[in-house]
Order: sequence, then C-alpha cells, then structure tokens
Amino acid sequence: CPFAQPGNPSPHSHARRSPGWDPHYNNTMTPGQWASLRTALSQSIQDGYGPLFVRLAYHDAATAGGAHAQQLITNRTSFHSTELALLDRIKTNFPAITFADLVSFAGALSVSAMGGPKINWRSGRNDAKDFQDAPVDPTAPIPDGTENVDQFRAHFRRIGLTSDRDMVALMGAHNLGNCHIWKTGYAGPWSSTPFNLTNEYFKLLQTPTNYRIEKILSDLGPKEQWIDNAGRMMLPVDMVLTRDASFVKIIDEYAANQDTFFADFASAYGRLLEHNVSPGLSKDAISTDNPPVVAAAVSKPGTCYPSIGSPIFCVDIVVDNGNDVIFTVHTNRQGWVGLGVGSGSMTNNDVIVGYKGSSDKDGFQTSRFTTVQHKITPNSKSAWQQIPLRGASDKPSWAKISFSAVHPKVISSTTGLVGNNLNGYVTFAVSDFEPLGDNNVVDGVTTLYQHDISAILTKGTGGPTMVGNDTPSSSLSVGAIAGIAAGAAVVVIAVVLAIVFRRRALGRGEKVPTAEIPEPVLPATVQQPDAGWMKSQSTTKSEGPMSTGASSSAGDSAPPSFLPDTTTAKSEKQLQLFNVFTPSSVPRMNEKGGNLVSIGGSSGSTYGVDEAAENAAFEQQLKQYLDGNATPPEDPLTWDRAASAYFVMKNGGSLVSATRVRDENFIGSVLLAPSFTITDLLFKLGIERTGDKIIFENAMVALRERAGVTKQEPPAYI
Ligand code: HEM
Repeated sequence: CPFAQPGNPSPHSHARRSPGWDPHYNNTMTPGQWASLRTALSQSIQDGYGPLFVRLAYHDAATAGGAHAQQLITNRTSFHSTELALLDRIKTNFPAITFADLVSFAGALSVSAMGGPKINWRSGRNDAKDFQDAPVDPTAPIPDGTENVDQFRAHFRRIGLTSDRDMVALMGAHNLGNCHIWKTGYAGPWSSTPFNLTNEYFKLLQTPTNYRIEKILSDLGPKEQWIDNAGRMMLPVDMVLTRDASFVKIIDEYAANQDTFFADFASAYGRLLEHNVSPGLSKDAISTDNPPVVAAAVSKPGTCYPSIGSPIFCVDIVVDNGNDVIFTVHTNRQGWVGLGVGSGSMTNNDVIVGYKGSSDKDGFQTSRFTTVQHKITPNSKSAWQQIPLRGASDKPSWAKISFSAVHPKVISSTTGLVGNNLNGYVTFAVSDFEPLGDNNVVDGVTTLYQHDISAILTKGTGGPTMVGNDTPSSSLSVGAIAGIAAGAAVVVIAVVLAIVFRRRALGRGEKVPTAEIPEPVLPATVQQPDAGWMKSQSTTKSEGPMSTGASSSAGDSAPPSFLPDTTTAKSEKQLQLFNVFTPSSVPRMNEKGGNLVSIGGSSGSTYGVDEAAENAAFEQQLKQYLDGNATPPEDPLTWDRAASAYFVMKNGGSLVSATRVRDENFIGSVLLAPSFTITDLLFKLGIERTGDKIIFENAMVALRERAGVTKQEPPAYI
C-alpha cells in the first residue's frame, strides 16, 4: 500500500477509502496549460498571495500527504479560505489539474517567485473525495506555534522530515508573510521582507536577545509572542530553535550563507510536497520558473515608517484638489493616535497625544470604522486631533486615518511658505511612548522622519528621510522635533504624529493598571432605531470627501476633552458607524429608500450551503431596497444581531474570512454608497491587503456594476 508509511498516524484511513479512489492520477495538462497556469498563479502571487500559498501547500502536504487535504479543502471557513477560494476560481480554467496538484504547485511556484530557490516539482497528486478518502489522517493537528523542542521535532518527523537540517530550513519560510491576529492570535511579520525569501529570519534568530515578549489579547485568548524594536515578531516555536544546540548550529550556517539555506530549503520543501504522494507522480518536473516581480508588493507604499521592518505606520500624502494636503496614516497598531501640526515653534502643548483605553472587544468603542479628516485652518498655528484606533484586537489590524491640512500656500501667513517656493519639510514622529493616563501628555518620541514638502506638492508625495531614531523610551520631545526641524534651516511645518500603543495590547511585558483601560460601553440590549437621531444625522453637512462627521477643526483652541463614555459618546460612535454606510453627503440612491445600508442576507458560514439560493435571495432583497419597496435597517446597532453584514463590521476580523466576503450576498452592505471608495471600505472593514482584499474588491466591483453605481477609485493605499 503506498500510503502505509511509518509514522502515519492513521493507517486505517486507508481502509476507509471510498471505492472511487484512484491513486494513479494521469496528468493531462498540456505544456501550454502549465504555462497559463504559471501566469495565473504569478498574478496572484504578485497580489500578495505567495506566503499564503506556501503555507497552504505545507499544511496540505502535512495533513493529507499531498492528496488534497480535505480538512482544508472542504472546510472553506478555515483560515485558508482566502487562498482556497482563489484556487477554486483558478481551477475552473484548468480542469485537467487536480486540486491537490494545484495547491502544491502554487506553493512551489510562490517560493521561486518570491526570490527563493527553484523547487523541483512534479505533478500527480490525487484528489481525495472526503475525509475518509484522504490517505493520511486529515485531522492531523497543525502545529499552533507553542510547541517545545520535542513536539517540534515530532511534528516534522511525522511528516517524513527527520533531519534537523530539514526542520530548520523549512522554518525559514517564516521569512515570508505575516501572522494575523484574527487567525491565530499572533500578529506581525517575521522579517523585513515578507514577500521575499531571504535568510534574514536566521540572522534575526542569531540574536534572540533583541526580542522581548509581547502580550497580545484577542478573542483567541491571550498570546505571547516575541517582538524586536523594528516590530518584527517571532512565534514561541521560532524561538525554540534558538534553544537547541543542534538547531543553533544550523541557524548560524544559514545566516552566514543564503545559498546553503536555499539549497536545503528547496530539498526539504520539495520532499515535503511529495510527502505520502502515491507513485502516480509524473517523472518529469514541471517548471516553477516564471517568477513574477513581487518587489512592488513589498515596496508599497513608499512611505512606511520605519522604512524597513514591520511597518508601524504608513503615510500617504496627497494633494487633494489643490487645496488640501491629506495625510493618510495606515497603522497596524492599536491604541490612540495623536497628530499635531504647526509651525516651527511647536511646543509640547501643541501636540496632544491622548490615551483613553479603547475597547478591547468589538463594538462601538472601536474606531476601526472611523476615518477622521482633520482640517487645519489657514490661520492656525497648530491644531490637533486624536483618534481612537480600532481597539478590537481580533481583526486585521490596519487602520486608516486621514488628516488634511489646507494647502501650504494658504498656511503661508503663519509659516512663511510662499507660493511655489516651498522648500520646507514635513516632519513626522512615531512614538510608542505611553502618555500619562488620560492626561494627554506628550512625553517621548522615538523616531523622526522628514518629508520634503515641495515634493509633496509638486508630485503628490514625498519620500521620507529618517532624521532621527531613538530607543522606545526616548527622551526626544516634541520640542526636540521642532528643534531638529528648525536646525534644518528651512521653513518647517512640523507634523508630529505619535502612535501610542495601547499597553494592554502591546504589553511590553508590563502589567497595565486597570484604571487606564476603561472597559468598553457596549449596549446591553439591542437599541431600537432612533428616528429623531437618524433624521438629524442625515442632514449633517459633510466636511469633505473622507469626512465622517467626526472631524474637528481646531485652530489654536484648546483641545476638547476626550469623549466620555456617555450617551453622547455613544451617539457619536453611532454617528461614525452610521456614516460609514450612509454618509450624508451622498445623494440618495432613490427617492424612497435612501442609501442602501446593511443587508442582513445571510449569517454564519455561507460556504457549503446553497450559494445560488443565497445569492438569489440577496438579489431579491437588494432589488427591494433599490426600488424603494423595503427600507434597509437604519440603526447600525440593530445590525449587531441582525445581519451578516454586521459580522463584517462588528466581528470583522474573526469573521471576515474569504468565505464570507467572496459571496456577494454578504457584502451587500457595502454598497451602493458611492462616496465610499472601496479602498476606504477595506480599511473600515478591516480587510487586509492580501487575499481578502482582492476577493472583496472584486465582489464589490461586481456588485456595483450590477447596481449601476459608478465610482472612480483612487489608487490602492497598500
Ligand atoms: C512547527 C512548525 C510550524 C509552526 C508552529 C508554524 C506556525 C505558524 C503560525 C502560527 C503562523 C501564523 C498564521 C497566521 O496568523 O496567519 C504561520 C504562518 C506561516 N507559516 Fe508557519 N509554522 C510552522 C512551519 C511552517 C513551515 C514548515 C512552513 C513552510 C515551509 C511555514 C510557512 C508559513 C508561512 C509562509 C506563513 C505566513 C502565512 C501568511 O502570510 O499568511 N510554516 N506559521
């Protein structure tokens, strides 16, 4: 029996194979089809799927021996759902390939496409029909990252990789990709180049003392990972490698010589992908050449800070309609953001960084959905805005915040910037310092960056130059920023942006006094729509294209206090949420119905049920709304319990799996409100740049087409 291999934890599964099992798969793909498949996959890899494919192929091989892991394939709600859904789609164009081969080939191709070695790859994997049909126990556990040395070795031995070299080399795949807090409770990338395979992972493992424990809270429970100053992480299991003399020797070897790592990786990954594969494998290797250029995916956007390492935040600066300079910050951190804008004489008082515990849970306290546009008025010397970042730690953690300042031509009365003779700089500062409770105090800045403002104005963006760097508990103050800027002997607009990490989420190993983290105020019961409130919101004038009504313009005025957790605060949050879907500036879709908001089409997992029926039901409902024959649910609070759309919003991270977003019935919520760009929405809904984003984007475009809504999209932010 080809499957009765030593270490197979469930040899009896062979006996349960259904009669239709044909271990001898005849590949009927033509060379031309292989070439087209490479092109199709390359495109997806370029879009960021590479790490997902590498991991998927590993899990498939590790659980079902390359015979199509039914655990993964049939369970479309698994955390591999994004990439599986994509492969599903690709597969329809390549009926001659088995899904097992497709999964495996995608992994192999991704390795070389992302700068890694060529994998010697052969086709011939069979598709199992169901769990029983899979030759290896498909319920074999996938390691979760907390394994000790013995468990780690045992895992690899079980899948036929017995040497320490194999194991260490394979772990080098963690140079790629990210941990996703909503999938595993861990967060962040291991390396500075998550879309390029290099030996950086091993170099980093050579100095484990650069890492400190980071506590992360999410719905998946408290986790501990390791993090360095650049925001790169290591799982506990990665660190295990540094605690075994034999592993350490190999780490040193790979760190010193990338070629050695590549050779060993190619060998080990190649064998892994053939683990337990029947003798039906073709003799000829299929080329895994044709590597696409993925560098673009890595370098976008060019304004991420720090410029190497895990992006702590990325800033887009665009000149909008000639009047505003809009700073948009994408951050993968939670907490609060403070922004100060002023002339060269900024003082601590000009920059307010606030800290008021944001919700650790889903709910209206989270501002994931908040896009704040802050306008700096012509005569203001300084202004500020503080924004609660999305507190929910169970979602992909990118948030987007926009600030806008009036064009420096206008600001010139206070800054001295005149006309197009703009040779100033915009200075950014990133901080992970901790402000003092609710006191809104700036007490440290870690990293400074400058933007050449003339580049911003003439080209729409300026490349960042790092001008200062300090340790996390830096003594550099905002005053120091102004000093550095002034020292550059140029007229300066200092934009100080401080990101305050919520201590509870990014514990830095310290316990947080509970007093600093007020619990979220969540509605105890479903609130009924408040007709009066709705009415008043719908007449609110929007301040700008990205305004949610949550913005404030400040001038030199004293900063308002933080929103208390009162009814007012709650209604403010409601407003923010509401505006996500029905910005008041948007013309009504039709006379009766207003803008389409959330559609509570389906809830729970939609995959595996009758998709066609669900889609039909959705269409029906959509039509009703558009025709004005039904009114969409108005109060966002009611979406909580009612709608799957709400899942996206409320439980977004944990439930935004591709399974859900791929189905148009699910995303009806997103709409028909043309003022929202898809890009905006992706951030609001917590959808990351890789798989989910693409699927979601496509689905939204399709939906819009059907609804006849046209909207020009700005270039993608990330
Ligand atoms: C004991 C062994 C291993 C453990 C415990 C482990 C654990 C993990 C965990 C917890 C994640 C984060 C998933 C997420 O949050 O999205 C991850 C990601 C990843 N793993 Fe592993 N892993 C192991 C071995 C491997 C191997 C052998 C490979 C491939 C050769 C691999 C490739 C990857 C890749 C590419 C990612 C990033 C995926 C993405 O960007 O979504 N891992 N791994």
